[in-house]
Amino acid sequence: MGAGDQRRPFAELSPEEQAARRREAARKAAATRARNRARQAAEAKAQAVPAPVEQVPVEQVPVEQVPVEPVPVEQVPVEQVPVEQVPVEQVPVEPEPVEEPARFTEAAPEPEPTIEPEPESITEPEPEPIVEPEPLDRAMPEPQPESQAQPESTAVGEAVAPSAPAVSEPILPEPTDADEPVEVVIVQSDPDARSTIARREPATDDARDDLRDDLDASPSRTPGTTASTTDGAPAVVLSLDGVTRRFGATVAIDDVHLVVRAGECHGVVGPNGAGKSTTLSIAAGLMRPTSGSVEVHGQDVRARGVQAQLGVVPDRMRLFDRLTGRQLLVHAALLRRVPRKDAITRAATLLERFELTADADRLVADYSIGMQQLVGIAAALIHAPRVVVLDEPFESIDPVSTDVILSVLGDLRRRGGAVVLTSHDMRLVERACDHVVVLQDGVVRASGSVDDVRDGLSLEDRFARIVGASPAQELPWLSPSRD
Ligand SMILES: Nc1ncnc2c1ncn2[C@@H]1O[C@H](COP(=O)(O)OP(=O)(O)OP(=O)(O)O)[C@@H](O)[C@H]1O
Repeated sequence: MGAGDQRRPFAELSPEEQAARRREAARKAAATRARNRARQAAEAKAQAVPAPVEQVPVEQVPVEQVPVEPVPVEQVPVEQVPVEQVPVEQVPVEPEPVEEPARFTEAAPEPEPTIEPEPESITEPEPEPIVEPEPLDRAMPEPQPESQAQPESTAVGEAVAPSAPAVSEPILPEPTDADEPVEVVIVQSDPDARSTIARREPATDDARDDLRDDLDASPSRTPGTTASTTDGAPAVVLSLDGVTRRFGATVAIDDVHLVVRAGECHGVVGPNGAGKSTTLSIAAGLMRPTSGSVEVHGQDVRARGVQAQLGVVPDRMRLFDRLTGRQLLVHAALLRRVPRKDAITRAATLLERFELTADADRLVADYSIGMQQLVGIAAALIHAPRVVVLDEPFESIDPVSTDVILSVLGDLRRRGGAVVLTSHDMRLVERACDHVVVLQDGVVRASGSVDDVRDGLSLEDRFARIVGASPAQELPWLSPSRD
């Protein structure tokens, strides 16, 4: 085809010429595609791209050449996993592996995850009672020596016993202190766990006597310490000297002094946010003060061995709720180095005294809130501590169980133990305590014997005057709509 043909419009060409024009165009297009393929192949070769995997015969690759180096454990960023994202089931409750399947665990089936309204949920077969010497030998972690007590960690744990493995979640947030003592593994209660009604049977006289004997035979008594000073006054068992705690710009407590002697009960009272829990957490060694000091029998509360002299029920207590009540108590006792046989006996007497015997072999997760509080208090007492620190011990407790708690604390005090507790119920403080500290905005507004502080009034009236209760403000909008 000549150049003149190229200039003529395609429509003016004869059919033969048009066919020739199409053949020529097709030839040129084929040549262009061939050039493109050649260029692409050259570029690919220049980049030296390895042969696709599927082209490599697998059997020709020696196994040892396959780069399968494991990632070193220390490179795994465990610390980046928020604790709250770790399912409870993955938390290793038992610090040491057992050689055979632990009946301890087997006998504690998982509670059903949701609330079961059916009546049979209350009468369903209870977990098999398993607290026997033999399974305990295998399943209970041996108590750790005091010398192995962990330095405090950011997870400020509920205190029942020392030297326990890492704790679940903090009761009192301690964002700045990275070494708070972790005293026991307490697994957060499942809010969906079923609660059932406690079956109450009166404690027997024998149970009361047994418990008194146990409180006398305390393993935490320090040899050589005396119950009274040379001038006849009871010995100081707990002292806070100029304790201040700040959280950033917030001064939670400011220059708090407290002296607790053997046999005394001190009630720490105050409005919400006054600093009661902060004071008790510091007194129990769960939280560092910003300044000031805390001593138990003349030793720093954080010194080696001192924690064993304390029994603590913290604010917002969390328990090993996958254990039965009996297991929980035995576990707490073993962690406090109570001999196993005594631990089992004491657990039984405490359960009876706290009227939990009928529920002793049920999971703590299935306990009502009040029952959990009771078993938590029992766990704090099982090693017969010299000082018991209880944050809101009567919260969620019915009047009958309140009497039981008061009675047990009375037994402890008569045998030289001391108690520090908080409560919003002034009448309970009057019943339980002989001394009281009134906190407001972190400052001690009044302290001394209950009689001195109330000064002829009821403690409730005196408290209201001290903290200056403001007149009730009207809320006119708070009325049901009548539209
Ligand atoms: N971890 C924390 N971080 C910041 N502020 C805190 C922390 N813990 C306590 N506070 C603050 O310290 C003050 C005292 O709190 P604390 O819990 O000791 O009071 P409380 O008397 O126990 O109150 P309540 O009766 O309501 O339990 C409050 O202002 C509180 O907001």
